[in-house]
This record gives sequence, C-alpha cells and structure tokens, in this order.
Amino acid sequence: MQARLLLQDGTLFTGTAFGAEGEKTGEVVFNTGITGYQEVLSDPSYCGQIVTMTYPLIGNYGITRDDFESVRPFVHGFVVRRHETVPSNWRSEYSVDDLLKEYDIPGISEIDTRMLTRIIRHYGTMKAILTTSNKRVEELMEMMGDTTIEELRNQVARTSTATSYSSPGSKERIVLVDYGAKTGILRELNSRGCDVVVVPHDVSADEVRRLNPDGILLSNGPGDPKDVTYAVKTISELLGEYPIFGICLGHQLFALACGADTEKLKFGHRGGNHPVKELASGRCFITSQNHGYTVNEESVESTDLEITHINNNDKTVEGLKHTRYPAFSVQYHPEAAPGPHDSGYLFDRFLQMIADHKANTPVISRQAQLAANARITAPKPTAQLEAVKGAL
Ligand SMILES: NC(=O)CC[C@H](N)C(=O)O
Repeated sequence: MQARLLLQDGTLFTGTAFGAEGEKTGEVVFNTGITGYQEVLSDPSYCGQIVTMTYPLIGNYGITRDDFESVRPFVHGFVVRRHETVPSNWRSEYSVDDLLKEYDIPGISEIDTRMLTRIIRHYGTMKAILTTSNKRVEELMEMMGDTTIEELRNQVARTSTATSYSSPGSKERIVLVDYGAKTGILRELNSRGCDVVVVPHDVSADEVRRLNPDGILLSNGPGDPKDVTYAVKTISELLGEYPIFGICLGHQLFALACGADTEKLKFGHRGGNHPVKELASGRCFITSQNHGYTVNEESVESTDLEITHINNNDKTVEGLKHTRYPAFSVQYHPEAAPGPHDSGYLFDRFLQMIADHKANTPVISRQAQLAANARITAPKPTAQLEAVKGAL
C-alpha cells in the first residue's frame, strides 16, 4: 500500500505504507541514532512528533517490550528508508510493523530520508501529515492547517502518570516528578537502591513535602517547557528545600523556575552521539539527546544559575547548577539506553549532593522541617466541624 508524507512547505514524499492505516499530523523531526529505534518509539518526549530515522535500516532486531522507555509508543508517525519485516534477534517478540499497527501509528518507508533530513536541517522542524489515504494534496494541506499548534502542544498531561506509585528501595527517598518520564530514569535510581515515589506532573509543592523526600528528580517530557507553567511554579516553591536534579524537560523547567528563559532550536538535537563539554573539567562526554528547546544562554546571566556544560557542536547550554542551593540539571540523557553511558555518574553526583545536604542541614532545622510537614499532613477541619465549633 502507498503512503505519503506531506510537509507544511508543500514537499511531498511518496513511499510504501507500514504500520497502521490512517492519517496523523505532527511535527517532523529526525533522529541520528544507529540503534535505539524501540527506545525512540517509546520515549514519551516524542509525543506529538513524526520521527524519521537517518539510519537507513530500521527494525532488523525487532521489538522487545523489556527495552521500552514507557508503557507504549507515543510518536505520531514513523518514517524510515528501509523497514525490516523479518527481525533477526533471539529477544525479538514481534516486528516494528506489528507494534505500529497495535498502537494505530502510521509508518512510511522507501522514501529518501536523507533528503527529508536535509530539508529539516535547512528550513527547521515543521508540521507534516503522514497518510495512507488517497486524499488530494490540497485537502491534506487544509487538514494540516486545521491541526492547531495547541493539539500538538500540552502533551505532558497525556504522557504523565495519572496517580502516584512507588518503586521501593532501602536508600534515599526520591520523588520523581513524571512529566512523561523515561523508564530509564527509574531504572538508574532503583539500581542505586533508591526508594522512589513517582508523582504526576501537576503535583503541588505541599504534596511533595508530605512525601518527605531526600531529593527530587524532574523528568524529561514532551513539548514546550513554557506550556507547563504550573510545574515551574511548583519547582520554584521547592527550590532550596530539597536537592533537585533536572533532566531534559526537567532541566528546562528548573531553568525557568530560576528566572532563566528557554527558546526553540531550529531543528533540535536527537541522537546518541552529541558531544558535550563539562566546563569544570574540560572533559568531553558523548551523550544521548532528544530535545527541540534549549535554555537561552544570555538569560542565565541575571539568575543564580551557572552554566556547567555546553554542546560542542553549537555551543548551546547543556547543563546548569544553582550557585546557592543544592540543585543541578542537564539537557541530555544520563539514563541513555542503548547508550552512550558516559553520563551515568550524574545519578551518583545527585546522591552525593543529597548526602552533603543532609550532613550540612542542622538537625534542629530538619526537625523543624519535619514538624512543618506534620502540620501540612494534619487533616484540614471540615466546614461542618468549623460550623459546630462556631456554634459552641
Ligand atoms: N527529552 C525531553 O525531555 C525533551 C524536552 C522538550 N520537550 C524539548 O523538546 O526540548
């Protein structure tokens, strides 16, 4: 069956359909990873996007559920040069084609993904529609135009957990705020023995305090950080009270909460080999990335933040730390799977920061904090009780 990919600028690609039949609009972006298509498909940060892989052969090692970064794929469409229908891997459970069909995601293969990537690099990311229908181009253009940017935004609520859950451990209590978190973050915390409570994106500062965490981890997630205003407010309320570590969207929200600004990149960073320089050591780390927005460098100057890492390719901000409070963040993914694993040490740094914070927090103030928490936890008197009290 034929499939077509129509870009907002009118460029039309005609190829072969795979995955689900139908039509999906999204922002078209490219990922340069040679492996990792399962993690890309199931990374909630891609919600609302049509992803093209620059590596030309996709699907050759099949699909293994254990490798997923969340419970289901979130991409709106998948674009590849060649798609393998007969995976060759003992762990494979089924093919990419089966996965896309199961989750109603259309795919297109046999198109010039190199040309598509060059268009995105030249003109920037843009909207696109992927279809298996025979609709006329004019009609498709109209449909794409009707998809408001709002439909492609505000994806955090769609990808976050609706209720809190815990992943118990015997060490530090970490509250992981799920803005569309990758499973890899939980895996890294659990492997270090952390007692993790995963909470929804719209958790309030008081709800976090009630959990009495040793530290807070702000996860990755889809969309524009400026759409998640309530999270910025919550983070600014918790800043200084608990050690904080932000990853990707969590990094951007942390920056906004500290008064810095974010902006959209022309075509973003998505792949497994982005070089990042740690300014303190001068060392270069190879990192896994997936983001379209970035923290504006100049805006950091007027805040209490310090830039700790920069991207070696385009010099954009890749890491921040607070100069007064125990809090830091990175734009890339230290929990990368399938890799590179250069930055896994950042989880150890976070736990060390928690240990230092505990050691430096006078016992009396910790007790005061616990007392404050107890006050917050105490049930509020109901209106009825107030009325009875008033009558007495
Ligand atoms: N992986 C992420 O957390 C992505 C952050 C944000 N949605 C961006 O595109 O910049």
